[in-house]
Amino acid sequence: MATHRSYALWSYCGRRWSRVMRCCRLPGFRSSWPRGPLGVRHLSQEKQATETHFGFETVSEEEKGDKVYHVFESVAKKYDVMNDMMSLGIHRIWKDMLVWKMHPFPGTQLLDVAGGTGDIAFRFLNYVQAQHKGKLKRQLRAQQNLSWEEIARKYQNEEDPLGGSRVVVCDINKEMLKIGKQKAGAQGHKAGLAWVLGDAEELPFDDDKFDVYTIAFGIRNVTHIDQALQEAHRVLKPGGRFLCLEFSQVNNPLVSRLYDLYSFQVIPVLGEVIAGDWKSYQYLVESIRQFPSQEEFKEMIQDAGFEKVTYESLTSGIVAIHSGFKL
Ligand SMILES: COc1cc(O)cc(C/C=C(\C)CC/C=C(\C)CC/C=C(\C)CC/C=C(\C)CC/C=C(\C)CC/C=C(\C)CC/C=C(\C)CC/C=C(\C)CC/C=C(\C)CCC=C(C)C)c1O
Ligand SMILES: C[S@@+](CC[C@H](N)C(=O)[O-])C[C@H]1O[C@@H](n2cnc3c(N)ncnc32)[C@H](O)[C@@H]1O
Repeated sequence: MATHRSYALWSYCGRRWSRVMRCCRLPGFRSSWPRGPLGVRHLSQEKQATETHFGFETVSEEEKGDKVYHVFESVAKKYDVMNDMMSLGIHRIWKDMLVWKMHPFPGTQLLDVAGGTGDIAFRFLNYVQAQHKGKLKRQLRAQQNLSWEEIARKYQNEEDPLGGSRVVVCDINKEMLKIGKQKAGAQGHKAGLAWVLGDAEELPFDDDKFDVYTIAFGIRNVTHIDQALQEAHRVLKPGGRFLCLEFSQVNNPLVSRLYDLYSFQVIPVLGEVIAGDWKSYQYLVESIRQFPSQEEFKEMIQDAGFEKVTYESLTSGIVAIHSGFKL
């Protein structure tokens, strides 16, 4: 009991201290993996501050960045087909749910970090376009006695079918962005979309710039998650929303056993057969197990300064959507 209490006190002091350090933004300070159960670094871990995890491997922080870059450079061409095969299309529903949860308002400025091949950005553009079209239709229906010419003119004068909404896709990997741009061309997305090469830990954007920040299946790959969360907070406007879709902790024991079996026995095999890349898919399943639980991640988001932080577990907790606001 006494040990538990002193641990709790030590954890609390650690958390307060890291918060103070972060608020001061002292140069050189970076709280990194591995963490204790409350997302707090321990003294024994201080010595290994430059070490982190790459899946189940312990590597230096520099090595992790390079390895993650190599993984996505290697899988980029087969990324979309692999996701459909591995999840039997379920990842599409999770991504749709992220955009439905966002429920963007007309004129929303979205930053999609670790946006890769554009799945979230394209869903956002389709959503705001449909929303804007619906608004125009409702306006026309409400106006009685309009002539056919007036109705046609209204449609033709529609200069911005997105109603002012915009999305910036930011990713550290050139190959993923290249595939994304090709997909955008093929799907007819041009307006309201920008592609930026950049690191989630040091975003190349001004403070208070975006209404919404999304990150889907990206934050797990970032070396300093707390740094990425602080950057999310910085670039959001006051009132802006943070939304993260990420693998999480399965809450059903039967699903958990099947999922583990499927993850370790099937996914790397699919990776080898379809993408010729066992190792990257081994990394995927291992990195999922290293990521904090719903509650731990919620606490990390709060530590970065977000408020009203909530989460929703989907598919028995295989993934979760976390939400927070910059107030
Ligand atoms: C390198 O890093 C990455 C690379 C990427 O390409 C992507 C990402 C980021 C990730 C995404 C964008 C999402 C990708 C999706 C996944 C990783 C998959 C998530 C998994 C699921 C939605 C399915 C979860 C599965 C279960 C709960 C267990 C159900 C599974 C079974 C009944 C099969 C159990 C398997 C065995 C016992 C092994 C023997 C089976 C075989 C050899 C046959 C193979 C079977 C299949 C292909 C069936 C698979 C079945 C499903 C998917 C059914 C789904 C069912 C439910 C959700 C309940 C990235 O970071
Ligand atoms: C699994 S993909 C997710 C892509 C997309 N968001 C989706 O949902 O399909 C992970 C992406 O995170 C990117 N990534 C990894 N570390 C990053 C970092 N530090 N900054 C920005 N992007 C990063 C990778 O290049 C890759 O494109």
